[in-house]
Amino acid sequence: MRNYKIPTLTIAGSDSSGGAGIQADLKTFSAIGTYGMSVITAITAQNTQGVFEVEELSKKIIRKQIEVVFEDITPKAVKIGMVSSPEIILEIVNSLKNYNLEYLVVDPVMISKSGYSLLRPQAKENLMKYLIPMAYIITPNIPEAEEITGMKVNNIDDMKIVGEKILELGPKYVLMKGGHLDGDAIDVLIGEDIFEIYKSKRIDRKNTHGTGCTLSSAITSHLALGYGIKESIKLSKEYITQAIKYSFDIGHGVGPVQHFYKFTKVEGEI
Ligand SMILES: Nc1ncnc2c1ncn2[C@@H]1O[C@H](COP(=O)(O)OP(=O)(O)O)[C@@H](O)[C@H]1O
Ligand SMILES: Cc1ncc(COP(=O)(O)OP(=O)(O)O)c(N)n1
Repeated sequence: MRNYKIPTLTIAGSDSSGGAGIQADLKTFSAIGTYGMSVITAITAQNTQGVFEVEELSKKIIRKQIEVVFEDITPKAVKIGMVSSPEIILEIVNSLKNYNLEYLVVDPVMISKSGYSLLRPQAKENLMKYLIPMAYIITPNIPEAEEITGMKVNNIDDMKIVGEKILELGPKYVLMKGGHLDGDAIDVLIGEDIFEIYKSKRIDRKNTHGTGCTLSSAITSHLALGYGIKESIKLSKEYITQAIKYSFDIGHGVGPVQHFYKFTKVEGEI
């Protein structure tokens, strides 16, 4: 059930082309049916063909955005995407510690599909030491999981082993995204007492800009709406699969996925 009175927050970078980052997150929140808010960490000059420039925002304005949002509208769930520097990560971690946050979804964004590095190499340590341990769930793709653990992932067995390694850093759950492997698109959810496989047919589309951002925002929305972890991943996997299926050509490169949801009742409807 959609409920636009349930607030969700994304802390991430802006994608000027609207396909990934803050823009994808807000579109997802809206389509699934929560009230979306944003804290911008960096501005990227980006389109469907690549990322051309990045300007990080100051720690001061990042901290202030978090502070005034939480003072006024407490989010039910928060998603973190692009957080490019060690200082920005620390600022966010310290700011969030002031609040009693139930659901923190961390998408450890590292490199865009076009190959641009969105995480400075020196930021990896703070990501692993401070941010990942705070997460309710972390959603690495295969290259990110390999970077975090230094281990190779070639199949589902490896996804389980590497996911368990990431779990040791302290998050409650790890969702290993398998979009970068060959064959079916298989994601694996790992927790202390959970191992679940979510499988969909690989869709042969070139327009997959923003898939990772969209999936993590969908999980954030579903958790905020009150679904349990397994159901939130199941519904979010359905959402991203549909979004890729209906992705479209716009621009000259890798186009965006499409944001819409099967009709569900809205809370408060008469
Ligand atoms: N071609 C595809 N067909 C169907 N699902 C896909 C496809 N590519 C990615 N996915 C799914 O999209 C989500 C994002 O996956 P992935 O591509 O691994 O992450 P990222 O966008 O962060 O690189 C996952 O649920 C994955 O299984
Ligand atoms: C501002 C910004 N944040 C994150 C990403 C990466 O997004 P992702 O969903 O992983 O999509 P692709 O880069 O793989 O298309 C981004 N590009 N920009």
